[in-house]
Amino acid sequence: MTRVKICGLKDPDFVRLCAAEGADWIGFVFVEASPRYVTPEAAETLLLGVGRAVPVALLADADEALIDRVTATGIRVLQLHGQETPDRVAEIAARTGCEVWKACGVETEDDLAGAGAFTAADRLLIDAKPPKDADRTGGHGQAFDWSILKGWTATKPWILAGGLTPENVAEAIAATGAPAVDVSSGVERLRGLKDKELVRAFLRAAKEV
Ligand SMILES: O=C(O)c1ccccc1N[C@@H]1O[C@H](COP(=O)(O)O)[C@@H](O)[C@H]1O
Repeated sequence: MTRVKICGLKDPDFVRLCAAEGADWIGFVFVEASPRYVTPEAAETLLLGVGRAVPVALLADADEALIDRVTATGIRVLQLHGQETPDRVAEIAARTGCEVWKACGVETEDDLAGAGAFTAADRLLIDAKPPKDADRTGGHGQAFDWSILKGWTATKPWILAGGLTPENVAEAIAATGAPAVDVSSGVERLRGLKDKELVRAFLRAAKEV
């Protein structure tokens, strides 16, 4: 069964909903430019509702102080969604002992080949590239051309992200063979605010495949 991460939770009721409806991972965004930003202090309260879901900290080019504050909340999975190099990913993995995911924005087959350099990552998150003038590296609700994944052999467990919605997630899984998917904007009606029906519909559609 496809594994699902719902990202960008800010409200305890929604954390509990995602957990109850079968989300495998629940993501908290520690990127100040994001409409889904939460402080480590707020995350400590949110973490009380995750149940069996695994919490994931989304960080982008975070410094050591932020990484240490976030890992002090008890979160042990870090999704690195900035310009981190393969060496920086290896350093964070070694220093924290956390499971580390590296997000890779892809547009071309060369981008995809570049993802192979992240040998220290435990998982690759294959996402669309952000728009050129964007103030943050993800969470824009933009999909990429899934056909570039045809014939790609992943060197790591991987997750498909970028512009997924309850309407297109089954097609995306069928087209790419993704073993796991991640969604943020696609389960929101207003930017930064999750919608209960969309969360339920996304989990149903992804888990049915
Ligand atoms: O969600 C955010 O605000 C965010 C901020 C900075 C980096 C990444 C962010 N989100 C991640 O982006 C992808 C795709 O999101 P979307 O479904 O297209 O909105 C996903 O991995 C989110 O976790």
